[in-house]
Amino acid sequence: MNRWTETDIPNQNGRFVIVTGATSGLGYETARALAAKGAEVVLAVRNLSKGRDTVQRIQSLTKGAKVEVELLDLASLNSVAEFCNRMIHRDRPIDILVNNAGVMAVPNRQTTQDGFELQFGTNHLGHFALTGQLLPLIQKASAPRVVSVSSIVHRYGKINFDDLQSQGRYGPMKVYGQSKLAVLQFALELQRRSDRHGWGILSCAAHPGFARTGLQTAGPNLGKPEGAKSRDGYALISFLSQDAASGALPSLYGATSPNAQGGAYYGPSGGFELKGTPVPAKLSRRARDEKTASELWNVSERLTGVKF
Ligand SMILES: NC(=O)c1ccc[n+]([C@@H]2O[C@H](COP(=O)([O-])OP(=O)(O)OC[C@H]3O[C@@H](n4cnc5c(N)ncnc54)[C@H](O)[C@@H]3O)[C@@H](O)[C@H]2O)c1
Repeated sequence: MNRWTETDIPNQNGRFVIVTGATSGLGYETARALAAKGAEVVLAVRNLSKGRDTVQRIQSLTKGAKVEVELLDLASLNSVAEFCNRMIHRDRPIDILVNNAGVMAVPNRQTTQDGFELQFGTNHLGHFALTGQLLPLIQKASAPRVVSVSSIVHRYGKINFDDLQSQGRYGPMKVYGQSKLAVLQFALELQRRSDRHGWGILSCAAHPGFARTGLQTAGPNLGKPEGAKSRDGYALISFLSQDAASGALPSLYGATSPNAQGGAYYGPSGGFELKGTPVPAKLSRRARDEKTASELWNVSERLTGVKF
């Protein structure tokens, strides 16, 4: 594949898009790039004031950009339901849903408003409930796409059905890995179920590579990967890392490229999968485990009370 960049994004005029976690990092870059190509973009954010600033920021870059802000806290099933009800009331078909928001390596075990472990609850269950409740609107679009942002860290995660909420041993990065494996398995299972039930969705997952965003700088690791003894190694990784706009390319590719495929997992092609043009990434054995993905889906329906 030749280097794929934002300039390759086809015209998005008339397309209605929702991006979660769009006030910073990859979500912001994803929303900005789609708005620049003419899409109508809803920034689904937990901080409305930051959301309004983001609208202005995008409109200052693209005159007339069609961007708006809506409250969505993925760590609250109530907030997710309220957001979806507002969308259902508008009855606008959703062409692209980007499940992007996330928290990483929360140092001590915390919970969502519904008592789920925070990383699993936000990264996976929140987006699961969101997608499920928006399904009728997604199905109304002519060629809808759902992109879910996972991470290479999913390879170090395991779906622990005996303790999904990590009430026993809590390792911040291990729990993040579980949540990102859940996101990836959700994306793949969504494609399988869409094919089986004729929902007409293209569902894929993205790994951004390693991008400089709030995830590391404002996150609990304070700029140092978990377990690192000094910042030396981090400086090297930092050197290898890319800007947030480049990190958004795998999501944008999945959301817009005519060549993107359902059930694929797009990541950067570069060394150590840190940066580069988006390519189909190799699925790990755990990601390919359909039995676990199906069981996780059923458990997620039970936990969230959202049936697809
Ligand atoms: N930056 C990287 O190198 C990298 C690598 C792999 C995966 N990711 C994934 O990319 C996604 C975007 O992260 P980022 O790097 O842009 O970091 P970021 O911290 O800049 O962005 C995360 C966004 O998620 C939002 N968010 C967090 N909790 C939320 C909640 N409860 N409800 C609504 N929104 C919430 C935050 O407000 C923020 O806007 C995440 O899912 C992350 O796991 C990032």
